[in-house]
Amino acid sequence: MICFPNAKINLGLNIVSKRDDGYHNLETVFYPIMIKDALEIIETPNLEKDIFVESGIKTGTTAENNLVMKALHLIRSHYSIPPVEVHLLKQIPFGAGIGGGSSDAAFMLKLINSKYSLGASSNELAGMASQLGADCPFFIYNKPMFATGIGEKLEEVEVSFENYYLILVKPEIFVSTKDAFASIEPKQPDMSLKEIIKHPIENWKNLMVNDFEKSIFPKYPMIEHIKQKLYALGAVYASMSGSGSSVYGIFNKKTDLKHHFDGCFVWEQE
Ligand SMILES: C[C@](O)(CO)[C@H](O)COP(=O)(O)OP(=O)(O)OC[C@H]1O[C@@H](n2ccc(N)nc2=O)[C@H](O)[C@@H]1O
Ligand SMILES: Nc1ncnc2c1ncn2[C@@H]1O[C@H](COP(=O)(O)OP(=O)(O)OP(=O)(O)O)[C@@H](O)[C@H]1O
Repeated sequence: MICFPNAKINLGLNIVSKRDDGYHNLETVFYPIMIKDALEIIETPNLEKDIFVESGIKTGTTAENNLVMKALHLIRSHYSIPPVEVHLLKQIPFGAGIGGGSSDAAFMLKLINSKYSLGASSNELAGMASQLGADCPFFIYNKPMFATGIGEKLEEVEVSFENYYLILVKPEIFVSTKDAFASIEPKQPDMSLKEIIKHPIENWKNLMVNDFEKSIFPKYPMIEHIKQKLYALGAVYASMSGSGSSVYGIFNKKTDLKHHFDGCFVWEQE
């Protein structure tokens, strides 16, 4: 049985307060984008323990610390699941702020739930996902969501880029999410993202921010350069996603932009 975990971008990201457990309360809108990994589980008779095989982009993870295996162990602590062979084809760049690892983990929970007809509800799966990472519960639902708390309180929102064109650019820079949060001074936003998102995309430039940009841009000027270039090329809105290093641009019409970003991973909406 196979599935195709996809990535996300953050439309705005306000880091509101620091919590006693070290995590941060935030406000963001998660939006699914179709850069995909492939995740397969194969049931092999007489297997004594799980097998994990990774191909594609090298993450340097092992059968012990890859999030898909952590997801497998977690769901197995609730249900009886036999040893399986897991194949993960990595195509979503990591350290990119687009939630690749979190998506793989959430999709593993959904895959096991279907394959073994466990009947767990989306809410139950999201509860398990929240133990694997702050971004994980969103990928259980995988539709545009306004998120609060550490990212686990989710509310569906209406937002679509149907008549627009989206491009994502990731330079050869890997940002650690933990380090990115460490250099943030949390603050209450002037206007809630839930309100901002209702404005026309043309107004977002003046209203919507990603709080990580202020600390990440001085450290990695290349990321800010990509954002400025997207605006120079005519983007209606451009922003870093999550804690970086990816930057996305939203355009009015499809234009050939790839050649402007040599040396970067570039994904364009079909
Ligand atoms: C930056 C975002 O991608 C925005 O969508 C997420 O907030 C990050 O979510 P994630 O990668 O799933 O994060 P986790 O793997 O749970 O946490 C990695 C580290 O980031 C910090 N962290 C994460 C999420 C959050 N709301 N507050 C935090 O302070 C913590 O130090 C944590 O140890
Ligand atoms: N299945 C996985 N795919 C990618 N990275 C993984 C996976 N499992 C564990 N990791 C580890 O997690 C780290 C970052 O993963 P991830 O792709 O979630 O980061 P990200 O793109 O910055 O996303 P996020 O927005 O969730 O922070 C990698 O350096 C890797 O060591």
